This record gives sequence, C-alpha cells and structure tokens, in this order.
Amino acid sequence: MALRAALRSRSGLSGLLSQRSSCSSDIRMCVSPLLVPQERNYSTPPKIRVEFDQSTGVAVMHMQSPPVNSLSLDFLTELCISVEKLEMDKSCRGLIITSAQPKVFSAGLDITEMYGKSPEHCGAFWRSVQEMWLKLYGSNMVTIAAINGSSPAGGCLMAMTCDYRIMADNPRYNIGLNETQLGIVAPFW
Ligand SMILES: CCCCCCCCCCC/C=C/C(=O)SCCNC(=O)CCNC(=O)[C@H](O)C(C)(C)COP(=O)(O)OP(=O)(O)OC[C@H]1O[C@@H](n2cnc3c(N)ncnc32)[C@H](O)[C@@H]1OP(=O)(O)O
Repeated sequence: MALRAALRSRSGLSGLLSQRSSCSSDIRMCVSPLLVPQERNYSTPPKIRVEFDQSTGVAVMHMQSPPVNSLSLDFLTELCISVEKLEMDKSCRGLIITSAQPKVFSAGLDITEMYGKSPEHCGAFWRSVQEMWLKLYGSNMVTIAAINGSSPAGGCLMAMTCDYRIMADNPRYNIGLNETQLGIVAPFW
C-alpha cells in the first residue's frame, strides 16, 4: 500500500516524468564478485544518483551520465552496485529508474565500448551488460522504468527488465530494439 501511495504522490512517477531533485542515499555497500575489479573512478562525477525514501520504501535511481546515459562498463558497474546496495536493504521495496538527462532515458549500449578494445575489456563489458539485466530482472524489489526520453536498444532492454514501464507521452521519444539496423548481433547467453 505504501509503495502504491508513494507512486501516486508528487515524489512518485508523475513528478519524475517532469522534474528532478537532489539528495542521495546512504545504504550499506555489498559488491558482487563480478563487479569487484571495476572500482569506481572518483575523479569523475557519479553516473547514478539514488534517493531512498525510508518512509515509503521507494528508491528513485536517476541516471546522470551526459549526454545520453549510454551504457558503458563504468556506468553499468555503478548501476549494478547501486541496485545491489538497495537490494541488501530490506526496507527498500520499490525502485524507480529514470533519467536526469533531458530527452533521453538511455541511448543503449555505449558504442565506443565495442571497438578498439582488448578481448578482456570486451568480456568485462558484456558481462556487465548481462549483470545489469539479470540484477534488474531478478530483483526482489518492485522495479519501474519511468522512461522520460528516448530509449533505443540497450535502453529498451533495461526498461524491459523492469516489472513496469511508464513512458512520457512525447512523439519525439523513441523506444525499441534497433540492433539489426546497426548490424550488431547480441552474443549468445
Ligand atoms: C530480459 C531478457 C533480455 C535478454 C537479452 C536481450 C538481448 C538484447 C541485446 C541488446 C543489445 C543492445 C545493443 C545496443 O544498445 S547498441 C546501441 C544502440 N543505440 C543506438 O543506436 C542509439 C543511438 N543514439 C541515438 O539514437 C540518439 O543519440 C538519441 C536518440 C539517444 C539521442 O539523440 P540526441 O539528438 O539527443 O543526441 P545525439 O544523437 O546528438 O547524441 C549526443 C551524443 O551522444 C553520443 N551517443 C549517442 N548514442 C550513443 C551510444 N549508444 N553510445 C555512445 N555514444 C552515443 C553521440 O555520438 C553524441 O556524441 P557527440 O556529441 O560527441 O557527437
């Protein structure tokens, strides 16, 4: 009930699709073995900002990686760690994922991660993609994608792994899978 009420409130989805705010969560750290080698680079601003409202049990995750929240290894690592931290907090029952960037939810996988990289880097990158959708799809929290901008390819994948999707009503915002157009074949899982 509290979750439903929170989602209806001004700090819930309707507000998210039109505005931003600024605080951060303070949740214990728990890092999966897959993520351990990818330490956060503290010389760059965080790509993910989490607000957790203890009173409602709902966390809002703002993706803030300019210009288009492309899913790089660093971004995915940060996102997975944030989800894991929330998952460890039993008082967190709902997670809303949204974008802090104007007009774009996520541009999908970071194209620059897919060429000129070592086999080790490529392996780590694709593992982080898999880790992202497994974490979200398998989450015990109620997950909602508040899609406040375009969300092609991997952005669509991320939205699909959530329990619910709500998209801002704007004809300029696109969502869907365009890998074939790009000539990209997702590797075998
Ligand atoms: C649940 C079970 C799951 C089972 C498994 C299913 C398997 C699914 C496999 C999924 C594989 C996914 C593959 C991908 O995601 S490949 C990436 C595909 N993405 C795209 O094609 C999006 C391309 N971008 C756009 O369409 C537009 O940029 C966008 C609409 C997002 C925004 O448009 P806008 O006009 O606002 O911005 P610009 O186009 O000017 O872009 C701004 C700068 O951002 C750079 N950019 C854009 N997209 C990417 C990207 N994906 N990676 C890296 N960089 C990107 C763009 O180059 C501009 O940079 P500059 O300013 O430097 O020019």
